[in-house]
Amino acid sequence: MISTKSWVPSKTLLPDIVHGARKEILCLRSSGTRCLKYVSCHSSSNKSTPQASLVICSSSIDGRTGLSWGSFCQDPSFRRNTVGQTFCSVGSWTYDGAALENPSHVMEEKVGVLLLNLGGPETLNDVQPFLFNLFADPDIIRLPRLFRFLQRPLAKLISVLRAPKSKEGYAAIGGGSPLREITDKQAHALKTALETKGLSANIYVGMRYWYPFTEEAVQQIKRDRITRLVVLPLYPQFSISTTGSSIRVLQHMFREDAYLSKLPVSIINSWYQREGYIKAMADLIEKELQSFSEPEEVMIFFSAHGVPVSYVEDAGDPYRDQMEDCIFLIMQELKAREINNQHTLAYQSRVGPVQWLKPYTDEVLVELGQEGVRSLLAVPVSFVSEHIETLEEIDMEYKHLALESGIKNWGRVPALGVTSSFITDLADAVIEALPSATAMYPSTGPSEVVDHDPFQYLIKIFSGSILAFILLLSSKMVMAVRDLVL
Ligand SMILES: C=CC1=C(C)c2cc3[nH]c(cc4nc(cc5[nH]c(cc1n2)c(C)c5CCC(=O)O)C(CCC(=O)O)=C4C)c(C)c3C=C
Ligand SMILES: [Fe+2]
Repeated sequence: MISTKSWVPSKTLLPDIVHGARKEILCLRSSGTRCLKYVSCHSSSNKSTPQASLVICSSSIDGRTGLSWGSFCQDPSFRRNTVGQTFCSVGSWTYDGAALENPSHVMEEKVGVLLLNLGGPETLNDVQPFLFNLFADPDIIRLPRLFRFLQRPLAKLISVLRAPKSKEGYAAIGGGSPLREITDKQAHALKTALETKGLSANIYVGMRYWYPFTEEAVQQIKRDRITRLVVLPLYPQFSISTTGSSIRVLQHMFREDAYLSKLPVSIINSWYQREGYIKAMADLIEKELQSFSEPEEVMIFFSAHGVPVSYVEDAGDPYRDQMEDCIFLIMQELKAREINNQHTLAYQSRVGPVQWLKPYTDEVLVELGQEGVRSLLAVPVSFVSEHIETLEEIDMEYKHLALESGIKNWGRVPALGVTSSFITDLADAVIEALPSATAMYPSTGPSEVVDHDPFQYLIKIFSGSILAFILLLSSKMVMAVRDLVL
């Protein structure tokens, strides 16, 4: 809900905003009929987002009064509002003068922010069912359409076979994933950061493969009667396998539900290029470099979670491009601080028999050791929380491998977690995204979009069964499962 802090005469405010002064102006009111009150106004001081400054105001224009919500912008491509200021309004309600005397009549926005994340097993007993959920996701194991009905049996098989190895990893980091706890802390910090900026919002955490599931979060959003939602995946770069998968779940739920299909939603697909995030990453790297005796000699080693090459080359996943762009931006920021270390990017955590994005982290570490690199700073770059791949794979397996390969001095940058500059930037991202929220399915009713042709379904099952039989017999399949597990 909108918060009201103080009131100042509008005349002093309007020119400031219209001329783009980047001031933090909270609340104000006008006299007369022109603008009755501004509920909350913010002007972002972040230079990377020059067009964005959220303004929520109610104003009286030509005898009618409206509550508008949007961004003042300097970009001329945005349309002008009725009082001629550069204002991109995304929502407005009109109400009569009587309502103004009684503010309880004014419709209130109830803003929600849905944080999307992967989720992780909290105990060792959760590992196999968690893996099942992961491998049952058609965005993780991408079977041809006809074989989709095999997804769940295959997921069951792979999860059971992989569970012992995964359990070892989770046991080594204390018996479970820290992801839920860290994401809850991030949610709490984001709520506080938004409140500081004058926006009161409910924050929801929706995990893809473990509790609290995205589906539960969405049910809560419905119960809370949220009127405007920002979806913020906690993955800086977009991948079909992460953000894409979670958004697919949302699309499915929103399409089928009368309330959700009309709910104004703004999805932030990726945010790796935000100045606040890039600076926060550069801060962490700069700080960690100082722990080496010769900081300028250190190789900055970006290690990103990989995806199969086919995602990028066949399915058009922008993940690799975004990752490379992200590294470029971080290095540019470091150069601006006169930090000119060498750097490299490699991909970790590959699973299964197919080719993943190269170069592979384990292979590069060995090569660097052989080439004579003596100091190395590992930077996990695809995720903003500590998790099994940082705490076990990087801190244990890769560190061991690096030291064995001749690297003498090893360091690792912590994940961003609740670093305040990072959380503040996420809050800005949410505020900037709010005005562009639109209904996902404004005109389609739930029944119009669901494909329930029983004949087609039977044909699919029949032809799929035959092909599946052939596939299951093929030795390639057996090898694929074996490789996936080991
Ligand atoms: C940007 C981040 C991630 C991408 C891309 C990604 C793709 C991806 N992952 C798997 C398989 C597994 N991932 C597992 C854990 C895991 N994955 C990510 C992030 C990305 N995955 C995180 C943060 C975590 C850890 C969660 C936690 O518990 O802390 C696992 C389970 C662990 C294990 O057994 O190794 C698997 C399996 C695939 C196949 C894939 C792309 C297709
Ligand atoms: Fe993963």
